Amino acid sequence: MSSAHGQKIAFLGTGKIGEALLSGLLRAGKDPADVLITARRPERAAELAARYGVTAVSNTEAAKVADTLILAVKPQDMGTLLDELAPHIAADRLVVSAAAGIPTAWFEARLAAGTPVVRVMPNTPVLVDEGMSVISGGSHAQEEHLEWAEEIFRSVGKVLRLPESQQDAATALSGSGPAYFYFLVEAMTDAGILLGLPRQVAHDLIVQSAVGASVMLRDSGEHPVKLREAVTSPAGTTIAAIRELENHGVRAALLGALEAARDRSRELAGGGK
Ligand SMILES: NC(=O)C1=CN([C@@H]2O[C@H](COP(=O)(O)OP(=O)(O)OC[C@H]3O[C@@H](n4cnc5c(N)ncnc54)[C@H](OP(=O)(O)O)[C@@H]3O)[C@@H](O)[C@H]2O)C=CC1
Ligand SMILES: O=C(O)[C@@H]1CCC=N1
Repeated sequence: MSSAHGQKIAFLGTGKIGEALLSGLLRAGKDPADVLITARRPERAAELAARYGVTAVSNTEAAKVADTLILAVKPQDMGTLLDELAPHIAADRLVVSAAAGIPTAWFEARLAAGTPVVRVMPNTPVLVDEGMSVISGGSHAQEEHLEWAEEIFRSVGKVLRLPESQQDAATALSGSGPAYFYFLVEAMTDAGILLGLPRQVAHDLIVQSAVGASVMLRDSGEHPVKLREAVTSPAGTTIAAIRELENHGVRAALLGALEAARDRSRELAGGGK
């Protein structure tokens, strides 16, 4: 990747998503010498520094030195982090938040006037360069800032720019989305056990079916209904299963589940509880 908008990138908070993004950026060719990391526990930061060859620093040091700061702590920890960082971030730095729910305006109110802020919602498949990241700019983010943020996240998957008003919905769909698929795979593997298959066999059958279905969805250009109809033979097995899914309101459950995720994202707007 280029070093267009400043060289040094700092990850503040290197848990599940912070580490996934960090590893992806390095895979994409970012020089580890230009990457700084922080964590709450010094032993966590030291472990990651050793594993990836990046530099563990304090939050204050990162705020002073980095050109781009990627904030990846829990929404509930963002207030404490911003209190620590804000006095040290010059207004020409780019602040990128990966936190669910928290609007760019919340950051702008705590940072030096005019500091560009970009809100992004990635997902864990960034770990395998198949991430889906949704990006929105705050009121001081210029085109160059959005393009730089897009370049960072494009190195680990797809990127879509959306109005910030759609970020809570995107969080419910793609931010949390991988968890719904894992949940389905887990449940279907259990169904395989019920039908008498060994667990590993059930797991392998379902995982490869999920991979095949995902690639067809992505690459065929066909509507999911058409793809499902192609599997659903008259008086066959699939329609017997679909009837059960409809009887149990699975479609309605998904509508309700994603609405609940969207609402929870909204609740996290102020840092949340
Ligand atoms: N997990 C996911 O799929 C996604 C998560 N997100 C967002 O990413 C953020 C992080 O989530 P996730 O990675 O799951 O959470 P984790 O709990 O795995 O990671 C949080 C990280 O923040 C660190 N941390 C907390 N407080 C501070 C602080 N004051 N200074 C420095 N580091 C600190 C923790 O350090 P320590 O380990 O030492 O406690 C930990 O490394 C959240 O805002 C979430 O909404 C966005 C998209 C997807
Ligand atoms: O569950 C969460 O709150 C985070 C945000 C999106 C995915 N994980």
